Amino acid sequence: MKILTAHQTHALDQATLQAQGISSDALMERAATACTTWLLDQLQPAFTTPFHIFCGPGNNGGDGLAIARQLHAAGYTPQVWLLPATKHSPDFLLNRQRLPPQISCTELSARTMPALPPEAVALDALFGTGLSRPLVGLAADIVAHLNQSGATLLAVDVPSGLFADSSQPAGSPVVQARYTLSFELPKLAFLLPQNAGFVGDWTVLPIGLDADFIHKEAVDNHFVDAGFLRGRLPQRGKFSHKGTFGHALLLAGSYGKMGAAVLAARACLHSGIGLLTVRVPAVGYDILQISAPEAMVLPDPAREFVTELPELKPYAAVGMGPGLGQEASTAEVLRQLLQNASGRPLVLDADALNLLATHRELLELLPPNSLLTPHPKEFERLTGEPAPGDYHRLEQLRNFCTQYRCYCVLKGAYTALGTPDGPVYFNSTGNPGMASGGSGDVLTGVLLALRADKRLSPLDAALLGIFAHGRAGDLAAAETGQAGLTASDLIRYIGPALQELTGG
Ligand SMILES: NC(=O)C1=CN([C@@H]2O[C@H](COP(=O)(O)OP(=O)(O)OC[C@H]3O[C@@H](n4cnc5c(N)ncnc54)[C@H](O)[C@@H]3O)[C@@H](O)[C@H]2O)[C@@H](O)CC1
Ligand SMILES: Nc1ncnc2c1ncn2[C@@H]1O[C@H](COP(=O)(O)OP(=O)(O)O)[C@@H](O)[C@H]1O
Ligand SMILES: [K+]
Repeated sequence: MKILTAHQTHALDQATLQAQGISSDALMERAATACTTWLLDQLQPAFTTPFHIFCGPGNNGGDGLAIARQLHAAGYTPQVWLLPATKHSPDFLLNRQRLPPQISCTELSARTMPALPPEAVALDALFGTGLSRPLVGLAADIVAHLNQSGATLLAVDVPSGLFADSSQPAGSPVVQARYTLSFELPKLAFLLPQNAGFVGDWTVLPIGLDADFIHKEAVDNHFVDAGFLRGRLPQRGKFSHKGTFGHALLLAGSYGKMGAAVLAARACLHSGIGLLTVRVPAVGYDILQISAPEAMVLPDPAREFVTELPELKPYAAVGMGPGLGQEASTAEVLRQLLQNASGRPLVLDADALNLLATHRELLELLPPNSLLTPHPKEFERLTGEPAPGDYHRLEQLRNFCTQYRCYCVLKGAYTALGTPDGPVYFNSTGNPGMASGGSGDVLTGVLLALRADKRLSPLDAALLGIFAHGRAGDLAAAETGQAGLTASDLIRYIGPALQELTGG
């Protein structure tokens, strides 16, 4: 799915009206119907539920008015509260006229804030994508009143006060919605950790906006759902053999951190790799042989750290990082790998990234199309400067990937994949059960296997791997619960997750 800016969203509205020959109030009616249907289906409210609908002066307020009318028609008794304004949008005015006289409709003032009991459902239809500045005055007071009320807050399109695709100044008022119901495509703001407290559980409701416009519009950001990837992992041909899917080399582990090597190796083996060789310090030899018998092991001459790079000739792709440690001799191995990769895909994680950050001259040696998998702290070390906010970090990601012509997986909820040409792809799978040691090592193994598969482009390998890793987490959590989820559980579900994406 494409992620449009607020500006592009308005253009999409206009294109839809043109292409479908409908009036703007008809489109508003569709949006309102989608919200009302969701509300009745998902919340299953009793007819006695006190609905309070807060409407701003624009089309977001118009949506609110139409929803009030529809709830009334369905047998509910909504109350409408209007934010006073000198100018209203035409579709707001039309829906104000259409509001049945039985619906109580009151202009808000500092003295007429409604009491909102905890069982109330409050719809925030104050401001949507037309927000042009932070909220102050009465609008800010209403937001504060809603946030401290304890009522279930449901935002229409965007929580009021939240910009759809840029930061609002720190501390400016924003509705803290329990649910956000948006239209057709997600907004960038929904995917950033800094907005988690505002957006709540968000849903995108299809309202038939012009598919042709969406298809043609160039965007900076994408949201990767199952539909985007289904069938993109080719089936294994009947006459394929282990050579077909590549031989990968993994450099991982150090004394006390052999588990990272085991997890990455086992994840790689469960992700379709043809052959896997693992380079570990000598201390890891037995550990690897016993816990991953399908892998071959090349022990390093040194006991506790990896200090020598094996001959690269046999390998289709190389992964380096999980549990490695940051010895000077390991940094030298990384330098030799970067210099001698000769077009082999590289997957760099964990200590390989920390070594890049502390030996910054190595960054200049990164071969194009390398795949890096930092969590936010590792990414901060790589860029060398902290990001004051998520939008800033996103720009850093874009700049880093275009500067080094690499793919960079910024891990977290909605993991963001930066690409050499600039577009960023946000992942939709995964859950907080994965926020525990070892999940990242598993991702490295999955990505190494997919990068070794010559049938896949670098972009598809990365997208499929990130999506399948999160999906494995979701499948596993259904069995173990989030708290009980371990990285080893993830590995058991990678196969089923990849299978869901296989086709053609
Ligand atoms: N994008 C879509 O697909 C559709 C959008 N619709 C709705 O239309 C909304 C956008 O409508 P509008 O463009 O009218 O914008 P909004 O209704 O979000 O707000 C615009 C109005 O608020 C004022 N305003 C902006 N910031 C303010 C502030 N900080 N303090 C006080 N006033 C402020 C503006 O001057 C303008 O009058 C969407 O969010 C959505 O709810 C739906 O009706 C139809 C489909
Ligand atoms: N709240 C979350 N929602 C979804 N995925 C998550 C969440 N927390 C962590 N993850 C995923 O788990 C992995 C954690 O990786 P990382 O931080 O490197 O852990 P480790 O180094 O312990 O293996 C990443 O792929 C990340 O996207
Ligand atoms: K809103």
